[in-house]
Amino acid sequence: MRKIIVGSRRSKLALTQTNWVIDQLKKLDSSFDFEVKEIVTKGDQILDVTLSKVGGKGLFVKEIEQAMLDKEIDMAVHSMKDMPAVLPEGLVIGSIPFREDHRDALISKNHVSLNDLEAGSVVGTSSLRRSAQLLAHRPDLEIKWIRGNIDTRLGKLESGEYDAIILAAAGLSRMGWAKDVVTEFLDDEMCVPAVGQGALSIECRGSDEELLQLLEKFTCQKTSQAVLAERAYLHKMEGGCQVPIAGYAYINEDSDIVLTALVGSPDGKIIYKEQVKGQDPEQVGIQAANALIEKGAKDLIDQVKAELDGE
Ligand SMILES: NCc1[nH]cc(CCC(=O)O)c1CC(=O)O
Repeated sequence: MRKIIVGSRRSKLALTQTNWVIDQLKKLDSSFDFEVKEIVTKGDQILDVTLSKVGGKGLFVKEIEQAMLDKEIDMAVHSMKDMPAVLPEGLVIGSIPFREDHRDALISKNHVSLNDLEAGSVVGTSSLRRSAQLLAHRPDLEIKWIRGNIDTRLGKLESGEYDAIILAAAGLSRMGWAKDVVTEFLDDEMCVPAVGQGALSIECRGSDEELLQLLEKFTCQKTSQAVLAERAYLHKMEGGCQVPIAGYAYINEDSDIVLTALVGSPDGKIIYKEQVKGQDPEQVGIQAANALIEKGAKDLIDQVKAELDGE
């Protein structure tokens, strides 16, 4: 029996996701054995600065991808939104399973909703995307950076440093905590999620046909189409660094991919938003990016990047 070595970050969420995927794969095909190997990534080590300053996307996956290329591990389960737009040569996304809740969630002290938060309330997030959209809606709030795993962040809210924090609903759901802690789910009108949010990416070597065959059985077609459109847009828009870019696609009743794409300034004063519909994920993604670029989104991104570099 072949044993698949699965690399995983050490965070509770990463291990929960990895073990969940392993359980599902075992149900699909009992002829494989699995072993989890924990790997510490740069993103787990550097906790005192904002993600955008330490290199943004890729931070949570790079060491894991290297281990896969070195054949120390065979497979890894990532949060799709932590995946850079381009994969290293030799590696592929072998499966995109059914997507969890794609929304962001507000978790506030005393369960006060976003609209009812008092002016000047301190909201914790480390994402420029969230700060842009939150401030566009409520310019009177104060954004304060927060880092750490989900459990660390919930702890920081508890300790009184923040009046509210924003987290991805999916992470909380997978941990089984959403019901207990979420004050309000933010709809797509209010806060467009990050590209890939709520989806998982199962990565492996492109040459591992045996494993690829198994992973294909676990793929959700609708989620794949939607995420491919989001990632085509992300790729065309930038190609790496963490900037205020949002994108969410779903499949409608006519089997069209409907992609909402947004770029904003971190202070929320400028927001460019577009919705594109179509059949081909790549085309939909590129079309959305082009529409935003025409509005001036690329210049805005370059400006934000330059400001981050200057700090
Ligand atoms: N930025 C870190 C990260 N990467 C993936 C998730 C969990 C949710 C998901 O799968 O999209 C989180 C935490 C968060 O943003 O709250």
